[in-house]
Amino acid sequence: MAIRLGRNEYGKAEVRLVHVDRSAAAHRITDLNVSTRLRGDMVAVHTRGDNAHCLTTDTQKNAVYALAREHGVGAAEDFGLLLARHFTTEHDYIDGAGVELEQYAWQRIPTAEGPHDHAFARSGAETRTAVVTRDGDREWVVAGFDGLTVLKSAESEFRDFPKTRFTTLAETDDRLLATDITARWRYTGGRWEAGATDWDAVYEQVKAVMLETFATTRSLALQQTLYTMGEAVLREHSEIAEVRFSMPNIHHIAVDLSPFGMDNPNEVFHAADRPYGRIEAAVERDDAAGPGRAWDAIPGFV
Ligand SMILES: O=c1[nH]c(=O)c2[nH]c(=O)[nH]c2[nH]1
Repeated sequence: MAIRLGRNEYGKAEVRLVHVDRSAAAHRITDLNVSTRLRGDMVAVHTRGDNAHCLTTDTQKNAVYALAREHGVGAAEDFGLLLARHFTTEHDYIDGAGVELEQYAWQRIPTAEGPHDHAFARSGAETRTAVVTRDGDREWVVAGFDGLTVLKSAESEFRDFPKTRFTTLAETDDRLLATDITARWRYTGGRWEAGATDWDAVYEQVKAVMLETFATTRSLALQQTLYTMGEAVLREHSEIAEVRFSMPNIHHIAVDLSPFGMDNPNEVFHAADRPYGRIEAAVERDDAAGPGRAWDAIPGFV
């Protein structure tokens, strides 16, 4: 019987980096949680304890901080590309890298004189994400966000589903539709020149298209809303190959007030935290190149 090392990667998880850009009077802060994953010839490291190829996770963590000092941070996608290229080009025993970035949103504190230059409040908005994967000189970028909570109080129905002997759900042409949108979009292309893509601008545009589509689409099911949101993004952004969503259907159940002699014309709801429907799908451009390794470091999506 032969035993051998299977797939492996290693890196430093959740390096918390806060970068302050002081180049203008109004500071810019970038608050990131960065995880690295490296691949390479690691057989001897695992099987013999020979660490000659083991670029330590401590060194990886230090590189995150030092490269932030050397180059600044900018868009999460650009910083991810910088790190992935650093690890794979400066060490000949490393031939693949994945860099995951989560970005937390801060807003300038409003004051009588306008938004403050150097005081910020963490905003309750979504968490932006970017995952850069590099393999040889191929690169993939998947951007997205977690936890953008939205709700529609009208124009959501759910009807004509199968009625089995276990069905109790009533049909409705007027329900609350609420979800926490987790979205990821994969960029077409295989290598990005520095500064060629305005990642921040595309991020804001994609989010705006998703939100507007959620708001203006009469929902027949969360699945149809999800698909329409992805379709709208792909129609407006030829630089995006596919969009994946994971959306809980956060059920809002109209409370029965009849014991108190009251009606409830869809005004009073119980927001149930569990169980919840889990709706996940990818919306794809059929002529786009395959995903390659783009999704390797992104678990939890269909
Ligand atoms: O939009 C919905 N999709 C479902 O699949 C589903 N299932 C369910 O019970 N309610 C809903 N709503």
